[in-house]
Amino acid sequence: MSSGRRGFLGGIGLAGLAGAVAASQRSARAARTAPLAPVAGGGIVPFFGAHQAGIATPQQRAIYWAVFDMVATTRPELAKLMADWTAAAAKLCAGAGLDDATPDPAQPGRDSDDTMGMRPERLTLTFGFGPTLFSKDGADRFGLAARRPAAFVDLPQFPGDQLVPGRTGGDLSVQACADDPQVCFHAVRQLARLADGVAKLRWVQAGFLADYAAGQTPRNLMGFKDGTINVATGEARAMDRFVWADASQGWMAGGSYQVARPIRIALEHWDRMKLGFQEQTFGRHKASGAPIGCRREFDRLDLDANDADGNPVIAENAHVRLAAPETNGGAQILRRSYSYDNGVSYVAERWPPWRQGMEYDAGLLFICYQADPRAGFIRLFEKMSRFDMMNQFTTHVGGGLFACPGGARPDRYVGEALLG
Ligand SMILES: C=CC1=C(C)c2cc3[nH]c(cc4nc(cc5[nH]c(cc1n2)c(C)c5CCC(=O)O)C(CCC(=O)O)=C4C)c(C)c3C=C
Ligand SMILES: [Fe+2]
Repeated sequence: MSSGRRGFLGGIGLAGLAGAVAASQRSARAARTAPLAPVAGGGIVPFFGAHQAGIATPQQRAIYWAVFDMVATTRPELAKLMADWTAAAAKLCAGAGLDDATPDPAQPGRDSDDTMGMRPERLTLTFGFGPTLFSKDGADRFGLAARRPAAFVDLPQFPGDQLVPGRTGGDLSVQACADDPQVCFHAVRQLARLADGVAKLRWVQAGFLADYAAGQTPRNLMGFKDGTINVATGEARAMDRFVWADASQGWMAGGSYQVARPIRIALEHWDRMKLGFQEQTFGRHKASGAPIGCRREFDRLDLDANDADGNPVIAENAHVRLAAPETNGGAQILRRSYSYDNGVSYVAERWPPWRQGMEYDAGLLFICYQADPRAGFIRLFEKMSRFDMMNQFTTHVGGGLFACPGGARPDRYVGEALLG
């Protein structure tokens, strides 16, 4: 796949820069990310490598997201945990259990065995470090404060945020993704067992992705195709520019910053909206996924198009307009989100007819990766949180920013460049 950015900055003056950025971005964006891989028949995604798996990996069907808080207080204990987790993760992703070949019947197993005989289902385990690992309440808990990269800022409070402490922040993130939900859950469960006495679970979220034929974009719970335009994971230049931290970031080189936000969607409210309004909200047609006024999903998103009355075809506050690189100085993020369903909970609506009762506690576990959150999620969401039409239906109820270091070699552990 060719890079749409080829020739970018080549022979253009400053005057042409803005236009060239827009044109370049439009064409780079045509090169969409790799489609969902076909159901892989239990395939193995290599755990070791230059980058952690689970970022550029074509999205699997299920996620079990977990955030841990450190209980132990010393750096060697933290380093040992990461070494133990790395060794376990390599086994789990290869489809092996954690039990010895000849387990001792007089002892509890090292593995809960609930995936015994199953295939690895493209399991990936991606580890991240939270800001509180570097300093918490003014304390440099693990002697890491001086090693916190400049890019690893605290996420600001955004308008509309209703972050629940029990679903926010944390010291260590684990993103477990696989084509089978039990494989994801099993992996996190084993990591939690290994962490006993050293780190404890703070919050978790299970999620799922619709199972579409290869090449098709899955739909989110609002019924829209989600993931049409994304950073092209197969393009090294695009990934280096937007997703991977570079050498200037020291121990984070080859890593990526992970933003995770559980976003509750008022599905009952959304379902009462007319189709035309839903489409205006996103700026795309529901059935085809095409930009408004176009017929095909991958038709170019023309943000300059006006209708016969001179009004923009894609509304000023449509989601895709506010999220597009053209309106964000070229910013792009790699989205890797999953729908979630936590059952129902009691809600007193803030909108007519002020219904009170049980509503779905469901939505999107929004996850994205970027080389620098200041130029990625924060840049985009500062504007979107104020103006996006979609905000009428969505509430960010938790989340965090985590620094995922680069991948490990087989003789190293994830994060060793920081902790070793
Ligand atoms: C700050 C970043 C973003 C948040 C938060 C977010 C939430 C969110 N998005 C959808 C549904 C769709 N998003 C789509 C496109 C899209 N969204 C973002 C960013 C955030 N979304 C970006 C960068 C883009 C791509 C824009 C572009 O380059 O054109 C779409 C359209 C289809 C697609 O391109 O994927 C949908 C649909 C939901 C439901 C949601 C929170 C609940
Ligand atoms: Fe979006």
